Amino acid sequence: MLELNHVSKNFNGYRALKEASLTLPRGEIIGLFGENGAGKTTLMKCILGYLNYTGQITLDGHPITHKNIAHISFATSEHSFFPNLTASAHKAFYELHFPTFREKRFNGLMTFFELPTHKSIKHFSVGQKNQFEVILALSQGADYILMDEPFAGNDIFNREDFYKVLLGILEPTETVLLSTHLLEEVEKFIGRAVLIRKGEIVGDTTVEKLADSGKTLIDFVKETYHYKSDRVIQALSNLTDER
Ligand SMILES: Nc1ncnc2c1ncn2[C@@H]1O[C@H](COP(=O)(O)OP(=O)(O)OP(=O)(O)O)[C@@H](O)[C@H]1O
Repeated sequence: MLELNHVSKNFNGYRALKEASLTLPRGEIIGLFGENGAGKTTLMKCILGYLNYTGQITLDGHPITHKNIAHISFATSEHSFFPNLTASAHKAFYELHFPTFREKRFNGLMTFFELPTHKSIKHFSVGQKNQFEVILALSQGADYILMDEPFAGNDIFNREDFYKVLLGILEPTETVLLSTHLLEEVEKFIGRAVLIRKGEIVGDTTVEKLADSGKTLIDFVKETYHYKSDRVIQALSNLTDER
């Protein structure tokens, strides 16, 4: 169980995370949603210890240190690999450093995305680099896989097919925390939706509960965010005002 307890993060006085508390059990696929600048990346970077913060984050009751950090992996479009190395060299590096490395999964996903194994990653396209990030995060052998906008630059077929593959390969002990703006696409793949707004966790529900209440994920987000349906009309009226 990954637990965040009253986690706050300030950037030069700006509160990017405000007393965020969240429990992530094993075996869930959780969507993390929120507007631009809401704090999704910050929350993930606090979990990983890339940023300092106040509050507590624990994994199975223990603080996250070098002893247990390998249980968490991260796929980020900011990229975390060695650009000069090939995919094969990354595989060798991961095998050396992560005893839990999932070779079969790595090879299978490389084939699925049709990525070259002997080309420096720096020569991959943006979409291919993001695919490779996801492959590494899923192959590390982590229990908690954090994905931050993993498919920027990927076409719809790659995205949708990937989610189907993901559902098929995840083991009951693995948890995915997936941050994305593509709500409609992931709605059928996630089991739970967490909403963050201006650094605060403002919503947390299961897709099952949403279905029972006859709501879609978009309805839930709009309701929780108090979405102003007239903002487009307002903007157009301001922008087209001749004065
Ligand atoms: N290193 C930093 N220094 C100062 N402010 C930062 C830093 N990183 C993030 N912020 C600010 O913290 C807030 C949260 O940023 P964050 O990147 O977590 O948002 P996000 O929800 O991931 O947004 P997006 O969906 O646009 O990627 C934003 O206002 C951002 O400007």
